[in-house]
Amino acid sequence: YVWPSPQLDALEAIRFDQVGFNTIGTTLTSFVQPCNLFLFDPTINPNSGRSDAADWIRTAYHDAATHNITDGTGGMDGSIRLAAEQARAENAGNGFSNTMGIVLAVVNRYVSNADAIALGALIAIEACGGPEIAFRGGRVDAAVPNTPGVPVPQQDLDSHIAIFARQGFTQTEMIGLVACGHTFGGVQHSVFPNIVNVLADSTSIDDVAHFDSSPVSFDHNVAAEYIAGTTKNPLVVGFNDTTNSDKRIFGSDGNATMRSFANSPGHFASTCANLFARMLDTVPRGVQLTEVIEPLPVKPASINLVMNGGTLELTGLVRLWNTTQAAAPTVSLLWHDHVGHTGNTTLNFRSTSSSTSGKYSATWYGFNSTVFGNKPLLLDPVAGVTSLGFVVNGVLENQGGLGFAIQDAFMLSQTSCQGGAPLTGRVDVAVRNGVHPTRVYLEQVVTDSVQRISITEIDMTPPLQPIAVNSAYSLWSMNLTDQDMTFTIGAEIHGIKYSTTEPLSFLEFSEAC
Ligand code: HEM
Repeated sequence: YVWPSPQLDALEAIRFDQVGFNTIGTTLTSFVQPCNLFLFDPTINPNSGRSDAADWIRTAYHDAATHNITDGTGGMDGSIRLAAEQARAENAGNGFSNTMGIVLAVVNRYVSNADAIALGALIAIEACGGPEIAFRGGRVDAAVPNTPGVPVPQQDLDSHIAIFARQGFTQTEMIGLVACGHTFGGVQHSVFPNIVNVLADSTSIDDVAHFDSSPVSFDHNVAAEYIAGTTKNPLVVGFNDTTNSDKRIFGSDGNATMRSFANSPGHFASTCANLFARMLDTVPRGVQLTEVIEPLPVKPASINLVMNGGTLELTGLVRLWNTTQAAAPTVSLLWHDHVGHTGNTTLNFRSTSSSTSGKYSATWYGFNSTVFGNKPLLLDPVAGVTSLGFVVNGVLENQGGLGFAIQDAFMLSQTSCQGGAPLTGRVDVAVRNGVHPTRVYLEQVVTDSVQRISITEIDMTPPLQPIAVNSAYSLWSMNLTDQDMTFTIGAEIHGIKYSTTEPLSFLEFSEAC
């Protein structure tokens, strides 16, 4: 995709900035590393037998599993977050509320609860030895629970075949998807006492009977042990044959599929990559998912423009995918302006990040981010800035000639102030002369009673007379009284809405009103 795209940029960051620099607030990986981490164990005991990773994968399946391919209802729409859905017998256990308690952290105006659930499962799989999974975003959160329909162990084989068919999977795909899911985790005695006994196992204090001997890593052991006859999978060799659903499912084609997995870890991994991607993309009819999100080779991030009197201040970062600190490239920033000039400066290396269990690494360069103690890049407001380019080891990177577009039509002005008792504030927005936005407004994130996020736009009154901040920009202003309010600035220009990205609060304004 072409940068900037606020939604794709946000999803790409959660998907690919998994470990390291600039992942604060986006990283899910830290909750599944090490892979036996279980945040909700009161003792944070690595021998609980449970794991966040297994919970996240099961949660994604139980969200997807309500899908009905015929009428297009159900699927990955985040309905598993709703208490009424979690209370159903088919969703027994606290794994779903545990999962939501963590993955909610990445939900924002561009990332739905359902996208966060999908990302959690994907990151758990990738961080714990699994294959890379193609990721699309754009799932839409349901407001009400879906029709029930998650399979349970005591159902017979025909019922399971019919349930997976309703979800859009063939019998062979059912065998695959169950095996791919059940390479993680296991069955808890406390939730399923009719399947698992008390274990008295010091490595599984919560009495979780695991599906294979490596329950916190993605590998083909679930199949290899099943074919070798050494499996301890409680849904294969459980004491209660009625609930041995994996046995019935795995054996339903004479073990042909499971044998192919046992014989080839690579075949198992690639099959699972496809099936997991399809499971995560199981969405209600009418939901339009994005393209598969690939990492941008060169990605600006945290770009911020602020008007400081006679100077336009630019801060930001750029991430270079598939580069390492050891071979850190030389990077210059180019900026094009409204008067046909191109500025140029060398950027400083900041740090690194990685993803997919360290398979990919990236280096980050700062252009003068105030966040990291450097001075911003100071630009002439008359010239402004229209787009960026980067020269990486002598090669121009500008999205194939498009450049990285920057909007300098409006931005926060440092004349914004706070003061008085009770404390109030005033936000000043510098608007470029000649731009003539039809509206300038503050954007406030609103979360409804079922955790769906939307944006409320609070219009600013256009100034009666232009109030110049410098020769190129004039101010729009609004008084604020709510100290708790955080906002971004939006404007509608020629029918298109633009937003700033960095959230603001009047408490941060340094000028006194
Ligand atoms: C007929 C189909 C299936 C049945 C009957 C079934 C049943 C179960 C049961 C009873 C548990 C134990 C849950 C607990 O004790 O908390 C479980 C765990 C699990 N299931 Fe399934 N499952 C099925 C399909 C799937 C699929 C398709 C996936 C994912 C692709 C999946 C992923 C998981 C995971 C990761 C766990 C471990 C959870 C943990 O350890 O916290 N299952 N399953």
